[in-house]
Amino acid sequence: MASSATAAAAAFISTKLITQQSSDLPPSSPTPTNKLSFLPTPSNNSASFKLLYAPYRNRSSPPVLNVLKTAVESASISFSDPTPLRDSILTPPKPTILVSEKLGEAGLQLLRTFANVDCSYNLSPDDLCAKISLCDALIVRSGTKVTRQVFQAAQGRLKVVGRAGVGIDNVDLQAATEFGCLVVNAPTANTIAAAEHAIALLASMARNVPQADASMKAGKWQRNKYVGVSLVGKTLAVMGFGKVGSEVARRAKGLGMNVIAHDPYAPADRARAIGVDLVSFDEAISTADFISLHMPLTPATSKIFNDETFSKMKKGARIINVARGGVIDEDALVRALDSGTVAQAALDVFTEEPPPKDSKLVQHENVIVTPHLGASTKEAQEGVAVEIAEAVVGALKGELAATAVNAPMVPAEVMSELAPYVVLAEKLGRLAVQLVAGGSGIQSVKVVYRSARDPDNLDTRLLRAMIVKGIIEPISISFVNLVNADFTAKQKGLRISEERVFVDSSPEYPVDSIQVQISNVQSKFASALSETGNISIDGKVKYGIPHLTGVGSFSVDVSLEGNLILCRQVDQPGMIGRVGNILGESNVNVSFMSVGRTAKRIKAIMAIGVDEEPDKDTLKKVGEVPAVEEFVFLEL
Ligand SMILES: NC(=O)C1=CN([C@@H]2O[C@H](COP(=O)(O)OP(=O)(O)OC[C@H]3O[C@@H](n4cnc5c(N)ncnc54)[C@H](O)[C@@H]3O)[C@@H](O)[C@H]2O)C=CC1
Ligand SMILES: O=C(O)C(=O)COP(=O)(O)O
Repeated sequence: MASSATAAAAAFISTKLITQQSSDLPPSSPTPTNKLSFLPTPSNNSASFKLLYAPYRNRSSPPVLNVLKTAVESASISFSDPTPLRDSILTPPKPTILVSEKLGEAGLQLLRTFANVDCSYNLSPDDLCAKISLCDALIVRSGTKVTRQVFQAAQGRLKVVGRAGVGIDNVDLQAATEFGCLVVNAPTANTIAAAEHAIALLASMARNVPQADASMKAGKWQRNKYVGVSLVGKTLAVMGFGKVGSEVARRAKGLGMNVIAHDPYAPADRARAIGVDLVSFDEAISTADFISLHMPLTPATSKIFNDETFSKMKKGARIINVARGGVIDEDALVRALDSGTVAQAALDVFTEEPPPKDSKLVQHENVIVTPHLGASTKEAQEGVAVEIAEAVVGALKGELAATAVNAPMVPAEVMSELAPYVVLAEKLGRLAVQLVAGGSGIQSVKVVYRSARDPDNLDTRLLRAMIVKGIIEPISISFVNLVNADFTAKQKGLRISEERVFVDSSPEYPVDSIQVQISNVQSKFASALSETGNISIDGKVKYGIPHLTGVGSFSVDVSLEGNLILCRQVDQPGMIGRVGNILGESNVNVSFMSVGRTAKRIKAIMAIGVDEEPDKDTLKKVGEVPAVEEFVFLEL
């Protein structure tokens, strides 16, 4: 094989390996691109590579070693034609998705078109922690506990947790947010299945179906023992009038029941529309013959059904729970069943799943049970699988998830409109922080959005997150995204305030300009300080491209691409040429140049966009031009 082709392929492989390093290494690792190098050694029919990894030699962290191992293994690829190699190199490496519980086939197929899918069911907590640092996404149902330890073990690689269902009480949301990991769920596809299961339990409990079935299978014929109660005309209290609760209510109405509901957050008109009255908690539980639970498990609903609440129930009430076991104090329920306060209970969910074999509750003769089957219909499982697969793939592609649980949901149309402003926001944050003199702690950042839009029509959460990203990432090892931006800012003691100023421009554009101010700090470029003493920079989007339009009290106009040199000088002719020449002599390409001044022939600043990073000597020469009073090089 021609050695030039070998060399080309070698270069491709190097690029690929380096790219892989970037995504595989934990965020605290040194930037791999400048720490690892690959020496191509062309030979006849194969390319071999010598891996130089001196900076890692003494590091024993398993992910780093794994990465090096993968790199070494894949570096000895044989090839005869570099073209397929080039194609594979241009395609980014496939992400890995771990599916830790049974998921519908349609969802798995969808995942496989985009990622390597590892279906490993029944992992122990330790096994899950061991695997997770090699995964970009994790898909679970209710049986996997996604704890803080799991996020810690992921070492920054896990980007999204998908819950193939509704309840996310098995995921530590706070930890997910702190680690910048998005959590998405599949909130709609199993609603009907859960509602149908609640109705199935309601009817079977009222007519003792499971007990009668077991008795017949034991050879008995006990017609008098299993006399039931009728549903028609009885009052059903639906506790939690959300998706499942309202479907249960609708079905119970069809059975001729009188339905009331309690839900502190549900709109009364939605309930009235299906003939249901929303009532207080106490009224619901004290008047109902049947009480069906459909609220989420939260700190506020944990054990909300306890000795006190059971004592307020109508004597002989019957309870159905298809929500979460933890909303009931199970010991208190056993007491209420023993005393007859509660006549029967039909339970699909338990505090501990599976419950202990000798559980008094499960064994109680007036209790019927199913092993968390609410969502287990073929239809619901295919539905949640596709719903979660789409959400996880979308999230891995960087799209904002419509079912995000721990991040603001930004509709697609808002997202596409804000896209260029998102880039502007991050770049302004990056520039502003680089203007801070070393040693000054940043505490207070103010963002001013000038816009012709009504404040209600301008969602700034995404822009704020990107400014925080721009400010924090250059000065720390933190990885900031929409999920953890507010948390990270708070943790670093950064106060971000926002102000919206109406400007008489076109409301067609969401934002006219963005200003980032950092107060109470010294600046390494004094001209970046505004009259109030804050570092202040302004930017706009022009023709879809972010521009820097203001530095301190100077107006400039330079597109924010490449890097930037800011120079303050005495306003006099010939300055652009002189600085331009110095850069040109060092082969630094100037992409943009703009001069802003306070007063004619007094003081001006020059903003120079450069494609390359000038070396120290070149920057020194810029600083030595007699009229230059100060300058700073800023990386975008
Ligand atoms: N057993 C199973 O297999 C399944 C269980 N579920 C569980 O059912 C529950 C409901 O699911 P969805 O209806 O889809 O959720 P949802 O979010 O649509 O409805 C929950 C409702 O509970 C209300 N709520 C919150 N706090 C409350 C309180 N203190 N008192 C009364 N209501 C309160 C909310 O306002 C909301 O309207 C969840 O816990 C979910 O995990 C859902 C599907 C299947
Ligand atoms: O969606 C829910 O909240 C459920 O409880 C269903 O749980 P599962 O996915 O069947 O483990």
